[in-house]
Amino acid sequence: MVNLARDPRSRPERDACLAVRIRGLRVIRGARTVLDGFDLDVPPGTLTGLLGPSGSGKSTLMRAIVGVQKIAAGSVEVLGRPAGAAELRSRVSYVTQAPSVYRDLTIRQNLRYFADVLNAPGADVDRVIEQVDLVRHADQLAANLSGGQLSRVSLAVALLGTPELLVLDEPTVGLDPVLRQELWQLFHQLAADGATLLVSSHVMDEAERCERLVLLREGALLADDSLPSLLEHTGTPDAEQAFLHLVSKASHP
Ligand SMILES: Nc1ncnc2c1ncn2[C@@H]1O[C@H](COP(=O)(O)OP(=O)(O)OP(=O)(O)O)[C@@H](O)[C@H]1O
Repeated sequence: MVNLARDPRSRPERDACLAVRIRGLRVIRGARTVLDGFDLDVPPGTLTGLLGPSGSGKSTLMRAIVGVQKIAAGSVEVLGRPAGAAELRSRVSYVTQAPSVYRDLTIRQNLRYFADVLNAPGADVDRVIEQVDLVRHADQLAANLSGGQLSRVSLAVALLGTPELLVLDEPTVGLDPVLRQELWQLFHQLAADGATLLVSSHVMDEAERCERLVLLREGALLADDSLPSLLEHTGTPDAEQAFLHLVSKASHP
């Protein structure tokens, strides 16, 4: 993990290198202020887990980072550009919770189509099918796939063109333990190759798989730390207990 405190560069130099820099973000959805005065720095080449209960604001934060969420105040910079800037389109990938593939096409046809749209090299199609472990199903219609297989097709689409930032909203939901482990291995490999990954989950035990944790509750940042450091600070044995400890501390300061 990049230790910002020990980074010898000046703050402006560091900020210029951040994959994501958020300051004073406020997002209002419907009648509700979902995020208010939210700050976050995500160093490049890291795998950050965005964890929090359902409704805590994870998807809203991700939407703001990829530039599809109207914001009421503050700033969101991605790879040194304002979130949603046209030039970020090929550099940032976003996978939502709803698989977005054509059900009347096979996996391979879907990926060929998206590779064309994204201007990604044709050779990427076989690479990403292999990365998400769908080689055996490549010529199957998307309509006949399971939910877990469909979400892996969405992930494969996100890997086309080798994006620098991957924003993945609950990519492991509904997957069996073996597949979950394989996907987390893939996420670590992508980060080791230089990509920045933001992966959300409401399952606290997924925290163990992330090098850096951002814990959210009701739109507030509860913690931004590594798991070992979080456990040490809270004196708790696991991420779930740490989360409960922080919630109780925030409610009874
Ligand atoms: N379109 C919308 N209009 C109004 N409120 C919304 C809308 N979408 C989300 N919200 C509210 O914003 C809050 C945060 O929702 P968000 O989807 O960001 O949470 P989340 O942590 O991603 O939840 P989950 O894990 O269930 O996906 C919730 O209170 C939710 O009800």
